[in-house]
Amino acid sequence: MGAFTADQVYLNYINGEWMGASSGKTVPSVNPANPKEVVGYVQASTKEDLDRAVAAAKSASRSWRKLSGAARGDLLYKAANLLEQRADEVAEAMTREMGKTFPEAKGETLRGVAILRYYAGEGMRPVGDVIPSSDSEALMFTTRAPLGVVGIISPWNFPVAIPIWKMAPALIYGNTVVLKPAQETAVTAAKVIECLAAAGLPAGVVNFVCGSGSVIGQGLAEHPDVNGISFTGSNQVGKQVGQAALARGAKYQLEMGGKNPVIVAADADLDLAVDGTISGGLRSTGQKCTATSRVIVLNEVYDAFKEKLVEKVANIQVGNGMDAGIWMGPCANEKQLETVLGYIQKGVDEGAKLLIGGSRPSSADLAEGFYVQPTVFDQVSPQMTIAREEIFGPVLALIRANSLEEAIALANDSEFGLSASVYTSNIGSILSFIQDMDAGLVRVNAETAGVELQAPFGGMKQSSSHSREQGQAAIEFFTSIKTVFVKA
Ligand SMILES: NC(=O)C1=CN([C@@H]2O[C@H](COP(=O)(O)OP(=O)(O)OC[C@H]3O[C@@H](n4cnc5c(N)ncnc54)[C@H](OP(=O)(O)O)[C@@H]3O)[C@@H](O)[C@H]2O)C=CC1
Ligand SMILES: O=C(O)CCC(=O)C(=O)O
Repeated sequence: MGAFTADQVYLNYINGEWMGASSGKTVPSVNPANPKEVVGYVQASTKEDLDRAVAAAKSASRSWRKLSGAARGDLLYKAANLLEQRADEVAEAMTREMGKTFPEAKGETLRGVAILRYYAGEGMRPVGDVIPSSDSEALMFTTRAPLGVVGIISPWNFPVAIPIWKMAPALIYGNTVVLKPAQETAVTAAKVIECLAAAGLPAGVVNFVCGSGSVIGQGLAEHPDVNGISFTGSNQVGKQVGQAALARGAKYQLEMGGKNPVIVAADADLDLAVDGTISGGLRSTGQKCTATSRVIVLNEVYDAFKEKLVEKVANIQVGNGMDAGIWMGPCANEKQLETVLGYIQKGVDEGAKLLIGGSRPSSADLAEGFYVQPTVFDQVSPQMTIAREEIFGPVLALIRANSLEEAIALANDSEFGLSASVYTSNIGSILSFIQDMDAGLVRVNAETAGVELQAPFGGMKQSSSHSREQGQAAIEFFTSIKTVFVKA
């Protein structure tokens, strides 16, 4: 542990020990800003490694669930302090591994610290209700029981925050954990696990197994000793994970895609709306499930908004996220870059008008990295592919609306329902939007991205399995209610 060193080998963490995969193989994790740079080597684990981790978690579960919430919380506070001390190093690993800028990576790491502290405190908060019994001499109340072993499958776009917002509540409510991070960002995830290990969590309480999604991810979903699965990633894989868990009666929670709209009303503060659209749509190179993707603008302000938007997008500095002054880094990997370029081509082919961007940057310095220019399309119709499918890249689609009602109808015309925002100063418009928008997160005069750790997070429609993560809502997934009836 200690300073960040490239080319280091990162091990699995199973039953309190750092160990190599039984395959003896590792895979390189490379820098999307410069794919020739290896950030570290991570384990190519097998089913045997996974079985060992699940067995360790199962065995540790018996004593971990019996610890007091306060004792479990103490360990999470320690882990938070360790992560805070290593924030620069962890953020640098994140920037090098998946490309988001260093300030964003540092912000995410500190968000991870805050999440650990929030759930550490949760160990001391009340649980359950006293319910009047029909028997006046009895005491009836509810308490909560942990699920047991929880499998966590996390994506590459928030390599610190997402594993932590799943692990911290799992642990505080008395579960043990097996984490399978995205291979893409497993070095960063290993550093988070180092902090949990150094905090003194008992052996087996947290286990970390790197490997491919089809072997380790699917293996977790199908494992008979894994009682709950929490997943964030694509809809396609999420549904497979959910089906595998359902088939064997395990609990599951899926957070998946979005096609998040922002509505710019005629009375919007246009500068605020432009800034929110850019920040929500293009930060992290558009690789957030909450990223703004469809920009629905009322006729009256369409041209003025478009002009301001394009002017600001033109000034975005694209480059290596470790360099000062860079606002947008590369796509996280080559496949993602190809996907984004493919959607841009589809947009052009289907008749949308490219206003700015649309290709890889021309600068020779950026030729090797997985860069794409921030892109804005005009004249997008609601049936075009770029208005319907999740792109997960820095692409904004401008759509015209004649009224707020039409704008909300267009915003709802999607299979997804994760996040949505409106820019307006009219209270009636605000109330209509809050009431009529089908999304798990509705935001007024604020960008679509940027969830708060103390509030429930999750989507409607195809965006999630209808459960919620984070805040107090996490207890619903990570525990079962036990109703207790006591008579002397
Ligand atoms: N909602 C969100 O926040 C995210 C959405 N996405 C969406 O998904 C698209 C593709 O990204 P991608 O990285 O391929 O997303 P995936 O859904 O493939 O990856 C998410 C996680 O699932 C794992 N996984 C992959 N296959 C399986 C499987 N068969 N069973 C269990 N787990 C599995 C991955 O492992 P590994 O990567 O190691 O193979 C990773 O840990 C993006 O373009 C974007 O649209 C992607 C990431 C996050
Ligand atoms: O907007 C955020 O802060 C969270 C986004 C998120 O959860 C995701 O992209 O997976």
